[in-house]
Amino acid sequence: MKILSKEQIYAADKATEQAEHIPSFNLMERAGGYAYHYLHQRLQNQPVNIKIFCGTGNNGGDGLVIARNLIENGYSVVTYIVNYSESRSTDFLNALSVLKNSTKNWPQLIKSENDFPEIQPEDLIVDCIFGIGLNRPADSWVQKLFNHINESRAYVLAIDVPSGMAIDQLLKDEVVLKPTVVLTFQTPKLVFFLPQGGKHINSWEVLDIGLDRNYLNSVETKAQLIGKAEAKQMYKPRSKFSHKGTYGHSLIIAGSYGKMGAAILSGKAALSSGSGLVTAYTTRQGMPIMQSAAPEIMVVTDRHNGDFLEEIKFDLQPDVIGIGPGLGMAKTTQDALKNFLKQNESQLVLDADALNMLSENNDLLELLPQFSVLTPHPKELERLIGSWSDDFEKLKKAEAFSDKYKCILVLKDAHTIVVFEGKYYVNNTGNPGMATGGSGDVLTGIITGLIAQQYDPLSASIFGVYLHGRAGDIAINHTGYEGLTAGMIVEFLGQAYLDLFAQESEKK
Ligand SMILES: NC(=O)C1=CN([C@@H]2O[C@H](COP(=O)(O)OP(=O)(O)OC[C@H]3O[C@@H](n4cnc5c(N)ncnc54)[C@H](O)[C@@H]3O)[C@@H](O)[C@H]2O)[C@@H](O)CC1
Ligand SMILES: Nc1ncnc2c1ncn2[C@@H]1O[C@H](COP(=O)(O)OP(=O)(O)O)[C@@H](O)[C@H]1O
Ligand SMILES: [K+]
Repeated sequence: MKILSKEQIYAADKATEQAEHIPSFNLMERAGGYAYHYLHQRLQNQPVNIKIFCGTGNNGGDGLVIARNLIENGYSVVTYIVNYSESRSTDFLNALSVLKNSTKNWPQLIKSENDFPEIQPEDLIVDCIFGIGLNRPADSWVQKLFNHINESRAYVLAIDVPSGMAIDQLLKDEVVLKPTVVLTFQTPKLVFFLPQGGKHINSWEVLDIGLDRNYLNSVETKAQLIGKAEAKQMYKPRSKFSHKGTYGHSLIIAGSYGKMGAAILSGKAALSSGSGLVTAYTTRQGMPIMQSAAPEIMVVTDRHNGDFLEEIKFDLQPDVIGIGPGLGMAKTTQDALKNFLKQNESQLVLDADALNMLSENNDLLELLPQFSVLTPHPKELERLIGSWSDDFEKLKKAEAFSDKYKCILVLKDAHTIVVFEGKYYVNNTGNPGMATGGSGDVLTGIITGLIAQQYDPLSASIFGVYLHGRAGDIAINHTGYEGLTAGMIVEFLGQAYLDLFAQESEKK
């Protein structure tokens, strides 16, 4: 699903008005009308007290349209206008005059703290104070209103975006009116998926307000949300007359004394993602451990006998190499990595300590083959690209890094974002149960295994992140968040594949 920027949303409005020859107020009527229907379908005329807080821009105008519809249909509504500014948008004024002409239930003005109404926990709050137009922090009395509503514990439906949250920047000392649900117009907003904005959002839904299809189909967005529909299109079906050689050979270079689990998890994940063959390259001591934990995985070891890898040399021609999990940061391993990178020609997926070693020896970055996949978690990313002032700057810096080294950056987080050639692929699977040791090692194995099967590195990264999260989502139905372990993500990978096509087969 495309994620439009603020400028693109305003352009989509304009395109719709032109294509349909309608004034902008019609679009507000439509958006507010659909939002009313959304509420009405759920409320079914229940006698709940609805308090609608409107700003003085178009988000406020939407609120006035929602209020009028609710009042006309017999709901108990109090409408407030939060007077954060003396200026009013034209369509806000249009919506106000239609409301005033059609009902005697007129809005009340809130000009300061003295005007704050009492809010009961059983009230339903509709937040239409600020939408995508917010471009600086709200006045402190308005922020106090946000907190006043937050403290009430009432159900809050935010229209378009939660008030107080800018969609293209992190505002200083941001105070956000915390929504129970965000009903967002036409396109989810990128900020919902970034840690600093997303932490305020439990749940969001897109409301299709019928913006111009031609515009929506043709606009190229920087970001897109990856869900089942997108993942399904990437899937490569298997052919009947295939054999293990058809699905590639993955080499996993991982593990050290006390960290052999990382090699096992990555190797098993590569296998379960479908790689035809998997070999692990690890320390000598790791041989019996690997062989008993995963008989399907072949093992090649360092000829030395230390706790950490001292040499990375093998007589194999893998299609792809996943390197890093559990390697440790020993000087000998750093030298081994350097020597390995100097002569390596295989496609690479780099994670964990391999990334940390690259951060400590920046010149090694120049040795990476084009389209290498790097999968840092936030700390590893910071070591690679330096710190950032907010999530938007983090993305810009990641983009510059990816451009410079022609690599694919997989920014692991609650919503992992794959960054490549100026585009952001935002994952929409996964859950907090996956915040458990080893789940990153599993992701490395999955992406490696997909590249072995001839997924191009970008598709392997996007699809792999999707499958990893989906396997975790299916697994928690059996384990709960706390009970989920990284190994179970591997066990449920097959289910994640099946789930891609589950709906079609159920319909049959
Ligand atoms: N395509 C769509 O998504 C549509 C969007 N509409 C609504 O229009 C909204 C955007 O409306 P606006 O552009 O009027 O913006 P908002 O209603 O979000 O904000 C109101 C205005 O306040 C000013 N402002 C910004 N920060 C401020 C601050 N801290 N203190 C005081 N004033 C501040 C800005 O000039 C801004 O235009 C959307 O969020 C949505 O609710 C609909 O009405 C129609 C279609
Ligand atoms: N709260 C969360 N929601 C969704 N996914 C998560 C969450 N926490 C962690 N993950 C996922 O789990 C993985 C953790 O990776 P990482 O931190 O490298 O773990 P490890 O080093 O233990 O293997 C990443 O893919 C990340 O996206
Ligand atoms: K809002």
